[in-house]
Formats: sequence, structure tokens, C-alpha cells
Amino acid sequence: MSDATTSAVTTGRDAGAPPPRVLSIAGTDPTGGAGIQADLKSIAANGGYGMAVVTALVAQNTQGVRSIHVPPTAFLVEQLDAVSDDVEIDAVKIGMLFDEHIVAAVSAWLAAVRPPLVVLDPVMIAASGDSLVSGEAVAAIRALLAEVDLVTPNVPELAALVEAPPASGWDELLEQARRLATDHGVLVVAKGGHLEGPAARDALVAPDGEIVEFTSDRVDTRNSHGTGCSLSSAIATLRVRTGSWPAAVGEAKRWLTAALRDSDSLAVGRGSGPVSHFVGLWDAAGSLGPLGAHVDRVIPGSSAEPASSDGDRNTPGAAEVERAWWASIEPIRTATDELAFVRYLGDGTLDREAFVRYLAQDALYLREYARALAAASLLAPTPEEQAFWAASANGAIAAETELHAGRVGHESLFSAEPFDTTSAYVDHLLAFAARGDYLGLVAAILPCFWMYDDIGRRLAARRRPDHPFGDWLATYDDPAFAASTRSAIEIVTRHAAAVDGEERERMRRAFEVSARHELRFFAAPLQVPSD
Ligand SMILES: Nc1ncnc2c1ncn2[C@@H]1O[C@H](COP(=O)(O)OP(=O)(O)O)[C@@H](O)[C@H]1O
Ligand SMILES: Cc1ncc(COP(=O)(O)O)c(N)n1
Repeated sequence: MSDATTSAVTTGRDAGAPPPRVLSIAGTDPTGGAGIQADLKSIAANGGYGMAVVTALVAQNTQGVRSIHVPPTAFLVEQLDAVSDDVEIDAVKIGMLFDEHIVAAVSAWLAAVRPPLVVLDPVMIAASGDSLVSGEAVAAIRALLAEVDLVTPNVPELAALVEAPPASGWDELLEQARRLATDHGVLVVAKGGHLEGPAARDALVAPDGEIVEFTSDRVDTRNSHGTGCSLSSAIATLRVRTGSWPAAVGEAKRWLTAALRDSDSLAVGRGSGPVSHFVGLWDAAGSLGPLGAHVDRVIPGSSAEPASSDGDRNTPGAAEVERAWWASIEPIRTATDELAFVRYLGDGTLDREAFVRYLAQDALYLREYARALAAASLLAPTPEEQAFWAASANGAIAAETELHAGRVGHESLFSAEPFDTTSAYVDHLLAFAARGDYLGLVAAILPCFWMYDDIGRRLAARRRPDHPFGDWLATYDDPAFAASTRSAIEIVTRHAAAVDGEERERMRRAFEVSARHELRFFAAPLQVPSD
């Protein structure tokens, strides 16, 4: 299994490569929220070409499962062969397998075809609580783990696979995931959707025990039908596109959270409804205006009216801006993750002097960053934004600087000279402030929130009792900072969605330049400063 990060999720299409051809092998949901129907939407929403082989037909809706019809296994094999005899498959996502006969047929097909990537969602129980597997299936699914790259159990599925009671907390969930990963030599995405608490946490756990955590705010909705199906299909698709499992899981979760947030807008069914798979795309399509906008010829005598052509057809919504901007800095984010400084900080092997150099630069940076935030408050068009930036300025100067001073001592901190990388970053921010350019300024401010929050989550997950930088890594795991990051993203992307394309691109460039400054900032402590 290679983790080399190659192509980026920067565009809808990856240069030179066809869209990933992703096959879902799963059951059906006629209401379109789970199973194969959800998989096809998820694959498409994440830039792949979806294909589907049906294991079982399920008469279900948002309220529950009514009955299950399983076609003969021989027909399942015919469907599988029909696909693999003709199409080059880039990734397979396996969902509902229902019984051991289906598991055996899929297992034999995998052994013969050997698709490059296999993700297994070990579906056992629908969100409604109904069982989707028969008696012997769990043992057969456990045996199938030897043939897959990554498995995505929820809390009860993980418990069934490791033959333990369902985890009641995060640490217990991680422990079970570690056991499953080690025992079966498989990557595990342990999903914490069923746990309590304000955050929805998932973790990617490797057989060697390495854990990468992914956290989002818990969306207040009952529309969790098909979240597991959608997540696993997105991961399979994005793994092909990014070449990296952590990037694929992170991107998939980010997309799913946006789709959950928009789910109430769908109004499908009276139970636990589907997520809004095409949230970004529909935001963009919404700007096409009323249906009929594409009528470009009116035949004399017909009653058809040409639709109004005003409005910017390419205007995205805030969610789409969020996704596009984050994707546009994917190579920068990956390069940051791969920096020796970040890796050594995570595994605890970082040289202490380099760590102190980093703290000193960070303290110098934060003083000026606080000024940039204060300027954003000064220029803000609404009292809410004014208050948000002012509170962030306060947070940056007070809490963070205290934190640094507590570690290194005021003297060595403030006697340090700024590195060129620090000065360049600060100058980039303050130039927007000096020009009174609110939109450029807040776009430039955003990566410090967003990238720090993103990297911080992964670093915080590396903590262990004897970690030399353990107390520092713990500071990255701050729910209040995660909440501020979310607010900052929402403020900036809302503005970016409201301006014209040229202005939006100017903002995105300010954002991207700051992202590059973040990369250089993290690289600097291990580089010999130039004169
Ligand atoms: N209310 C929620 N808000 C945000 N993310 C959620 C929520 N519920 C579930 N998720 C996410 O959806 C995915 C599926 O999670 P989970 O509900 O645990 O699995 P399943 O759908 O298989 O039962 C995970 O990434 C989880 O973190
Ligand atoms: C055919 C089928 N497959 C899977 C699920 C579970 O969906 P989820 O766990 O994603 O809510 C489902 N309800 N129907």
C-alpha cells in the first residue's frame, strides 16, 4: 500500500487522467439515500465515474427496511464479470453483502480480478436499526478483510468484527480499531458518528498503530441515512485522485459534513433522510436562474418565452468556494504535512533547539497577526464580523503569546530576530490592512486558521504519554479554535461567493499566497537562515 501523494484534488478533472472508474458492489435503496444509489451520487460528487453491481434489492425508505430480495448468486457473478470483462476498474467499494454466499462470490471475484484499491463498508445495520445481514455473514465479512485495503466500520460494526461490546467512548473505539487493523493487516476508518458529543470524530488507524484523526462539528440533523455508504464511496474515489489515504479520508469527511449540513434542504421522506450529495454543484447550478434559462431559440408562434439572461451563470455558493479553495491548496497542504519539521514534531524526534526557534518565530508572527485581525475588525462591514475578528485578535495576542512565553521565557522569545519567512508572511497580511482591503485581508488571514486547525488535528492525534512535545501538541486540540476556524471559513467564503469572478479570484490568490507562507513558516526552523 503506497501513501505517496501524487495528483491533487485541485480541479474537477485531474490533468491527463480519466475520472476514476469506481465500482460499487452493494444493496439498493429505492429512496436514493443509501446503498448503491448513494454510492453513485457520492462517486460522481467526488469526481469519479460510478458503476454498480447489485447484491440485494432492499425495499426500504427513510423510515426502515420492509423486505430484502436476494437474486441468485450466479447472477451476481454475471454482473461482476460483465463489468470486469470490459472496464478497467480503478477502485472498488463494497457495501451490503447480506450473507456468506454473497461474500464468497465477491471474494472469488476479487481474487481473480485484483482491482488496485478495495474499500469495504461492513454494512450490518441500517440507520433505522434494521439488520442488513444474515446469521453467518459477520464471520465471512471478517475473513474478507484479508482482501481489502481499507474498512470503514461504525461503532456497532467494529464491535461485531472484534467480538466485543460496542465502544462507549473514543478511546475504546480507537483501541478496537487498532486491534482490528493489527489482527487483519488492514487500514481501518473507525467512525464515531454513533458516539455522543459536540464533535463527529473518525480515525484512520494503520496496522502499525499509527492513527490520524479527523474531526468535524456534529451537524444537528436526523438525516444520517446513507452517511456510511457515501463516506466509503467518496474515500475510494478520492484515494484514486489523491494517491493518499489520509488526504482521501480528510477530503471525504469535509465533503460529507457539507452534505450533512445541507441535508435539511432536500425534504426527502419522513424519517432519517439522505444527505445532500451535490451540495456544491447545486449551489453553482442555482445560479443558472429559473429553469428555461437555456432556451436560446424561440420558434415564432410558440408560446415559449426566452428566459432572462441576466445573472452570472458561474457564480458558486459559499460551500463550493470552500471546497474549491481548499482543493486549490492541496499540493501546499501535502507538502506541509511532509515537511521534516512537521513529521519530527509529530513523532517527537524534533531537535529541541529547532522547536524553540519555531516558538520564537511563532510568537513574533502572532503579534503581527493579531494586528492584521484587529485591522479586519476595523474594516468589517457588520457588527458580527467586527466582533469575531476582534475576539480573534485578542485570542492571538493574549492566549497564544502567553503560551509561548510560558514555555521559553519572555527574554529568549522577544530577543529573536524575525526570519525572512516570518517577515514576508506578516508583510503580505499587513499590506492588505494598509490598503484598507477587507476582502483581500480576510482571505489572506484564513490559512492561518484553516491549515493550523487541519495540521493540528493530525498532530494532536500523535500524542502519547511520553511524547516530548505532548503538552504542546495538546494545545492544537482545542474545540474553541476549531469553532473559530469554522466561523472564519464561513465569513470569508460567504463574501467570496457574493463578489464577481475576478474579485473572487483575487481573494483566492491572497489565500493561496498565505498558504504558501504557512508552508515556508513550518519549513524555516529546520533550514539554515539565509543572510
Ligand atoms: N451528525 C453528524 N454530523 C457530522 N458528521 C456525522 C454525523 N453523523 C455521522 N457523521 C459522520 O458520517 C460518517 C458516517 O458515520 P457513522 O454514522 O458513524 O456511520 P454509519 O453511517 O455507517 O452508521 C462519519 O464520517 C461520521 O463522522
Ligand atoms: C442497501 C443499503 N446499504 C447500506 C445501508 C446502511 O446505510 P448507512 O449505514 O450508510 O446509513 C442501507 N440502509 N441500505
